[in-house]
Amino acid sequence: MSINFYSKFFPLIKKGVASVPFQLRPLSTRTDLFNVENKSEEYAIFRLNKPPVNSLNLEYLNLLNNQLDEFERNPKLKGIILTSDVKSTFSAGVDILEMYKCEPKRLEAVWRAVQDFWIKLYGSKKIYIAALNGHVLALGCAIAMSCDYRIMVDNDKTKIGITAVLLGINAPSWVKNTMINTIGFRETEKSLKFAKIYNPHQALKLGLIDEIVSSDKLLSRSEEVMKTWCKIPTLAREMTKESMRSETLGKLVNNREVDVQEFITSTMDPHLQDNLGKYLASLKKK
Ligand SMILES: CCCCCCCCCCCCC/C=C/C(=O)SCCNC(=O)CCNC(=O)[C@H](O)C(C)(C)COP(=O)(O)OP(=O)(O)OC[C@H]1O[C@@H](n2cnc3c(N)ncnc32)[C@H](O)[C@@H]1OP(=O)(O)O
Repeated sequence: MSINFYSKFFPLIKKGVASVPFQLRPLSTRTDLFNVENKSEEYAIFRLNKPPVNSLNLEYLNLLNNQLDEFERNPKLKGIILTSDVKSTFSAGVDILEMYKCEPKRLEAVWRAVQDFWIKLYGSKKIYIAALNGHVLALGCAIAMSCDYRIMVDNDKTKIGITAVLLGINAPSWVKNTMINTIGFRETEKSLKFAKIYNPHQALKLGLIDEIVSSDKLLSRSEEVMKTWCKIPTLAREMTKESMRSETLGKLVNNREVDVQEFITSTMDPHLQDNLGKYLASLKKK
């Protein structure tokens, strides 16, 4: 069995990049929009920082995709703690302005970048721990579910879930599959069909997250878990992750064009556009 999970799928994402030789990168990377802090040779903390809600537009997705590639190119790096520096939000998902009154070409590019992000994250051999400091909505929830472990702050006002159906969106099959793999079929069906949003304690009961901690312990607890997992024999851990995830991953990798077309068709639908306009207005009105 191939153990080079990421390289196996990566050429399908961006032809040729898989052949870039391994390079050791500078210890830390800081941009205005995210921050990578290498805590040791073995793990790093990756902080999203795009206020007010870490919404994902095309440029941001491209930037994050490049950073995931950067992680993959570092053979010594075993794990990444993914979190946010934005107060009370981990991520509000795709930037709705990318979907509302959009040009089909731009929408297509956004969706391809979303697919890339999920394939890179879900398909990575490395350990990803989501340290959820705040709201985790829509694609933000799909991102958290694609990590290996989720730790969330103990705050009843913090929300996690996917409410696509309220706007007339049928969540893509790879999002459904990721959720099924996290909380099981029946809970996924209820969650998506009825647009369920959970507080941390409800999410823990469901298995949507794995632990709850007070906000001052979020990073220290995430690092504690990471350090324990870094001690597990790497090859066996990677092979196990691959064997658990390859089937789900392959379903999108081999079906990207259909997924793109479905997304464009459903998003450009006038009824959905109308709903998006009203939804945006309701967010702005608050
Ligand atoms: C529209 C689709 C809905 C659901 C789709 C789910 C799909 C799930 C399947 C996954 C993949 C499929 C495609 C994915 C699509 C998406 O991810 S679409 C994004 C959907 N996201 C949301 O519905 C979250 C909306 N935001 C909120 O609920 C709240 O903002 C918050 C995150 C709980 C934070 O609340 P609060 O701290 O009170 O801040 P606000 O005042 O509400 O927001 C601050 C400003 O940010 C703007 N904003 C919020 N979310 C977005 C966003 N996703 N895109 C762009 N802009 C956003 C908000 O309008 C405020 O703007 P200003 O008033 O101008 O400051």
